[in-house]
Amino acid sequence: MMWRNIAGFSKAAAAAARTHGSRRYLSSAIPGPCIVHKRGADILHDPWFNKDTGFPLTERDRLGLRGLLPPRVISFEQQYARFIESFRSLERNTQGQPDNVVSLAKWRILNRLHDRNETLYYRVLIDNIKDFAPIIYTPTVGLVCQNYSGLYRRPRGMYFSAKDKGEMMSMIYNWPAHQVDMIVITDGSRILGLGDLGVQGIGIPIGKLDMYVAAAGINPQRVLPIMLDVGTNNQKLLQNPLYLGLRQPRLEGEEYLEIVDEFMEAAFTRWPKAVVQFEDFQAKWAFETLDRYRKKFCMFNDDVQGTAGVALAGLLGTVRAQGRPLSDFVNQKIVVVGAGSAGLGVTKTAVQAVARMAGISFAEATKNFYLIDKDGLVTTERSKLDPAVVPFAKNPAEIREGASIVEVVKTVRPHVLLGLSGVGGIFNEEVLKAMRESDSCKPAIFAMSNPTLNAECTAADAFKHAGENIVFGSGSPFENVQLENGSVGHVNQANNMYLFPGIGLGTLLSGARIVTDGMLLAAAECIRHITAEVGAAVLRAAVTDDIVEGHGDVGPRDLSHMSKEETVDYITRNMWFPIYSPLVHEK
Ligand SMILES: NC(=O)C1=CN([C@@H]2O[C@H](COP(=O)(O)OP(=O)(O)OC[C@H]3O[C@@H](n4cnc5c(N)ncnc54)[C@H](O)[C@@H]3O)[C@@H](O)[C@H]2O)C=CC1
Ligand SMILES: CC(=O)C(=O)O
Ligand SMILES: [Mg+2]
Repeated sequence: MMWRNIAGFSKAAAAAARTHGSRRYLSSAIPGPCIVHKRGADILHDPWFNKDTGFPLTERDRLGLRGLLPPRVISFEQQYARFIESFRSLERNTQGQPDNVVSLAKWRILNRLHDRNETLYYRVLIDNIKDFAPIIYTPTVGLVCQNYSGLYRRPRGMYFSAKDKGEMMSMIYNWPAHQVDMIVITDGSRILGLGDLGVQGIGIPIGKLDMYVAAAGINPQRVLPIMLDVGTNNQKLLQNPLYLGLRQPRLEGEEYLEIVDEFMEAAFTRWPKAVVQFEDFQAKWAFETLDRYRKKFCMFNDDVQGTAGVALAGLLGTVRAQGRPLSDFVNQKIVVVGAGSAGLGVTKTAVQAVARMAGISFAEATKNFYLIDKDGLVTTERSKLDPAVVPFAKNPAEIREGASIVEVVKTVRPHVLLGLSGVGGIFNEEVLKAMRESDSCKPAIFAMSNPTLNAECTAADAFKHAGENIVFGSGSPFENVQLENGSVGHVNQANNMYLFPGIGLGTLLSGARIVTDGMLLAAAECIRHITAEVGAAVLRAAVTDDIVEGHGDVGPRDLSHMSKEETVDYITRNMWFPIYSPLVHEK
């Protein structure tokens, strides 16, 4: 399955950066210089430029560092080995301690390196992405957000609050980098499946952007995590004296939109070529802001659009795993549990794919889809039906309004049961056993909610109760399962992290004005390739949509004349790779 191999995925990208990389990042050649406007201790305290004990003696002289460091110069490789050894030693010393304690200890050691020396941090991350993604991303990032006010030591990213109304245009110039390529923004209102975490949600943009650097080779000096603090409705946080955000209920309606509008205007005024990813907004604002900005700014919503792409890739992969032709996708019966930003995004995209493949209308293509929310199966009989779910509401004559998950599964005998509800364990034993009666010889169960405790079921339970022949995918990582028949039950990670880095990279390097449906579809169709390929597919789609404006020295004409291979090469050459560059001081 295409989601599985996170290690291969990222190492391939890094290797590509080394092999095909521009002179700047070719590890075997001398790296190009990096201009720095600071000297002395200021450099040591700046993680963008700091090399710790790795500054060569000549550089120590040139930059006023002589005497500020122990005399011996330690190579990058030695620093790397030293860090990995401290990490392994922490693993040994925390053996037997509760999982949360161990996870947070691992996060702290990585975060300290991130705060001190970004080059070393990202190299360590890229080379060990399989081990470290669960720490800087889901599931540990959820725990970090829950405890953020206590864990906070140093700022990262920018905070715009409701109190900054009217000031954002000037505030945006406080960010020290001249150029920003990728922005990930949240308002903290729906962090993973953990609900409203207010300002503490900043951990999510930070983790997502780490994935951009590690997987897509975006230069870390050009990324910007943003927290839009419009208050929180989380009473526990409001009562916590250490809470770092605004202590007021969330803004609503026009007041809320005015804050987001002001931020978007400010960000695109300073960096007109940036790409903005909306992340973990509660459903109503996820849809409203997507609708409001997608034609005006270069932005996308990862939960609605990124998740849709990754789920579609998984659904098509399931058909392949069943040994059937892709065209058989149109016959798959799919039950989606969760009708929020992610569930609706996935359902809409999958229905569109069926309509396209079968040459039928969107309405006709909804026939095999069943949408369940907190009130059960959604039918036309429901009072106050949300307009966004109307196209998927079933006729209650087929199954009753509000039918439970198990009732729907027993009646429909679906090929796929997909969870995006945020509710841990709702694919219980009864539901999973009902999937044994699926009409598919190889039914699929996707427990896509995050973090781990919010997954609809565990991998072990899915194989135990639903049968050893299932296809299993989860949003957060689970270990593969040893099956009684002696084989291994493979766990596929069904997470938008396989898609958003490529969407952002391709959009950025095409200089596209907006992110079109064609670009998102192209990303979904080639997800199993490395991010550079996803980025290239997104870029080519932007060329087809005739919206490219070029990037740096590469103009729209150059982009439109590139072959597919040349595009992959262009993308690869523009991926950042962590290596110490000689620092040149300029006043
Ligand atoms: N694997 C991945 O790549 C992604 C996973 N997610 C996960 O999906 C989950 C939901 O995210 P959103 O859609 O943005 O949240 P949301 O809050 O917009 O939607 C949640 C939906 O679940 C429904 N629901 C709640 N309790 C339920 C129950 N007991 N039975 C059935 N349905 C129930 C709600 O009615 C609502 O329709 C989160 O846990 C998030 O982490 C989200 C995006 C990407
Ligand atoms: C993966 C992701 O974006 C989420 O769980 O919200
Ligand atoms: Mg998300």
